[in-house]
Amino acid sequence: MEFISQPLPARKRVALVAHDNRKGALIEWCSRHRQLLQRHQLLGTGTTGSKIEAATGLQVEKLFSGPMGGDQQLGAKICQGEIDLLIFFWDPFEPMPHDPDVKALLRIAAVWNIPVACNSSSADMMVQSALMESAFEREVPDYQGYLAGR
Ligand SMILES: O=C(CO)COP(=O)(O)O
Repeated sequence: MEFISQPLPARKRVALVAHDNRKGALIEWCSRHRQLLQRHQLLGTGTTGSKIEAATGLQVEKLFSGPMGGDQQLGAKICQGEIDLLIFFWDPFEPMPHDPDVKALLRIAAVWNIPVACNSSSADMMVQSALMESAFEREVPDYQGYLAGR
């Protein structure tokens, strides 16, 4: 696979997702970083997005709920270059009925070189990076080159 550089703007598109047992932790994290998050564009799966909005007043574009396809919608947006960061507090203690979708989302984030945080400490480090609020070049697969070679 060949790679090309993709410019990212200073204002990031941040996907927020949490499984039910982790929603409280993500809401607490969003409350702590409310000022920073309001300078970026937020989107999330349905229930997570609604609960973050209700608890923090932040505006979140809400996709479908995870078990109903929300993880897959996020994966499609990553492929289309519409998400810059993924903050996904997944539950390490409970199996999910939509485990294949969760795995697919994490895989596609790896394919497209999206920074992923799975808990509050990784999310703290991610948003406190100097790259969070500056323009950034990310290496992504050269999809046109890939197609041309097939
Ligand atoms: O299940 C999810 C992610 O896999 C999250 O979905 P909800 O935000 O709708 O609970």
